[in-house]
Amino acid sequence: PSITLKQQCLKGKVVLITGASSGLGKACCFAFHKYGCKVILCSRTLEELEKVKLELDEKFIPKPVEKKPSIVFQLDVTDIDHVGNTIRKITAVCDSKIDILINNAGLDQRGSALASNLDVYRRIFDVNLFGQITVTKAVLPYMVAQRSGHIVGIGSVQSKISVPFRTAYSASKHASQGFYDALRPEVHEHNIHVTTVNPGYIKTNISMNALNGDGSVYGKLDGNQKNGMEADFVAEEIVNSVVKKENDVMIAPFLHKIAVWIRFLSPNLYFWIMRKRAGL
Ligand SMILES: NC(=O)C1=CN([C@@H]2O[C@H](COP(=O)(O)OP(=O)(O)OC[C@H]3O[C@@H](n4cnc5c(N)ncnc54)[C@H](OP(=O)(O)O)[C@@H]3O)[C@@H](O)[C@H]2O)C=CC1
Ligand SMILES: CCCCCCCCCCCCCCCC(=O)OCC(=O)COP(=O)(O)O
Repeated sequence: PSITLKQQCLKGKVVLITGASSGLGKACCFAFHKYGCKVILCSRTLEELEKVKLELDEKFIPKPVEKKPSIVFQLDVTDIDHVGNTIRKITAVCDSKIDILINNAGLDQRGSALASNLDVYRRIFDVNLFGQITVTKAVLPYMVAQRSGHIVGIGSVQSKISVPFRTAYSASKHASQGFYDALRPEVHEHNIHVTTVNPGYIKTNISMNALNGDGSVYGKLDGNQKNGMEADFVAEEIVNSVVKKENDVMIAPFLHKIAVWIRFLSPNLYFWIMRKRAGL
């Protein structure tokens, strides 16, 4: 879509972004802000969100887009009792309006199933699956009332194919894909659109924050992320997918797309490739 079309579609829209303090979420804040959206930044660390807000407020936005002030809210997506309350507070300052929800907060994993505590599985599912479900369910009634809305679920190539040493992460991403695919037709009658976005490796701190099998933080920047796509590029693709009302997009290198096809057309070949990968 052209810049003009993006400005027309997005100006004045209220966009709630989870995991807005860093990486892809932060890049999405800039991408939507640039087209005239009012951005609601959410994550657990208020201090980091305030820094992003300051950068947004200082950002030059070329005319004719009218700059909308962004707002920050502390939101732990795993704090189920708190999510509803926070969404109520957010809507109170946005005329009960949330046009676009970017369910982006996520947590990754490093480690074999054998060496991973059950608690690690719970923590990863709490963020990547139940966190996304909880926020979606809290936002949905407002979208139904306004008879419009767009929910974007940030998944991964691992929403489509599983890779070794990511049993929790791959499973959580597959599960969230299942949630959105079932939700999409349900909310269609309310004029609510659901887009699942499945990126390949992105240059962010996701590996730094990933959990080891014992629950400790991995704390290293992996090569795949170091050489991954720029977060700004992926964020712009997310904007495009919203404007084009896509159902399901994969933002990934050709090889990753081929891998998804191989998993579908010739599962045993895919499992053989993954066995080789596990041996690396
Ligand atoms: N980087 C990559 O290679 C890829 C990433 N993705 C997906 O992109 C999304 C963003 O990840 P990315 O930016 O890379 O990683 P980062 O680790 O940089 O960002 C993760 C974000 O999630 C937030 N977050 C984590 N836990 C919670 C929680 N309990 N409640 C609220 N917010 C939380 C963090 O904020 P805070 O700590 O302030 O709460 C942070 O802003 C994830 O869903 C990830 O799965 C998909 C494919 C590839
Ligand atoms: C005849 C041609 C054969 C071609 C076979 C190609 C097989 C290549 C395997 C590709 C595996 C891709 C895995 C991609 C995973 C991914 O992009 O995940 C991103 C994330 O969500 C985070 O990654 P992390 O590794 O940090 O969990």
